[in-house]
Amino acid sequence: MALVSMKEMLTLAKEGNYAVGQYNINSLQWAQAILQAAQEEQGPVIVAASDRLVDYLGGFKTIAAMVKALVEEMDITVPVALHLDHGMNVERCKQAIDAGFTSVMIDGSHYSIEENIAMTKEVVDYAKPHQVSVEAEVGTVGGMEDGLIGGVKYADPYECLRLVEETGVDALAAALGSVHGPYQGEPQLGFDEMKQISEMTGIPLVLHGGSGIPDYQIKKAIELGHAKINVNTECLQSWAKAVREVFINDSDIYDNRAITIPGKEAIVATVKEKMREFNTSNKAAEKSNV
Ligand SMILES: O=C(O)C[C@@H](O)[C@H](O)C(=O)COP(=O)(O)O
Ligand SMILES: [Zn+2]
Repeated sequence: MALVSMKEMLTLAKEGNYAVGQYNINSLQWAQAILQAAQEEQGPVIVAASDRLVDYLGGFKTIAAMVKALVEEMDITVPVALHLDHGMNVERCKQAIDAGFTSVMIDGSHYSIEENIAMTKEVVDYAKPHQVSVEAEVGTVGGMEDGLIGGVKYADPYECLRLVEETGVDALAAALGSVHGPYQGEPQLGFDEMKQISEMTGIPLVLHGGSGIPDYQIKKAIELGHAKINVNTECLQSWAKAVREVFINDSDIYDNRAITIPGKEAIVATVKEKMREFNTSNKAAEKSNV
């Protein structure tokens, strides 16, 4: 199946009260593991490359060619979107689109709302004729973002509404207390603001920092309009745990394949677990009426 944008999958998820997971790739193996998990669970999936890792992963064209080829070689039949995560500027988003990404996030959250809207609008205007979906961000997710460590800044509901109305984005990451990386204590998500922003904008919301959030909070976030949940840290942690065990069990091991395959299997298991938690399993065949 050809790569698709996130638009239809997020519309269906919002209507059906579930969320599609975005899983970040950190190497070829991540892409293989995420696609395998999605196919086995029969759920739609968003495979993402974080802009901060694009050069490390070989550049936009390499990533797009790799994911497209894997979808074909692995006989993947579930809907797959290839998404640029935390796109740093308009030019990077255009490069991703030109290379074959089917979805981009323009992260203008560190700029004024006027600049954020202007950047987002420019990306939407470029993306729409290519049938590429666009995600934007308002407020600040805590922890590591765009390579910088920062605190949480709650999204302002009226700024969210302005951005959605003035740009025509497909999905909105409204930062409401979530954090990239491991949480210190129980996450404190702003559910009242979430309800308000979801009702005011009507757009599918995106939860960044989706690792380590208790199940009851995930369910509530989905009920309150989240149709996309981003997960990276939990996959990294399960990969690292599996690979660490390999070294502990055999300190003389040197074969790359033997070392890394347990890591890949751990990612498959984590993604499948998340798909069940987000209720994405067995949703691959759903079609929108619009
Ligand atoms: O690490 C990245 O660059 C990607 C993340 O920012 C991703 O967008 C995300 O929100 C995942 O959060 P995590 O599960 O807390 O790593
Ligand atoms: Zn993020």
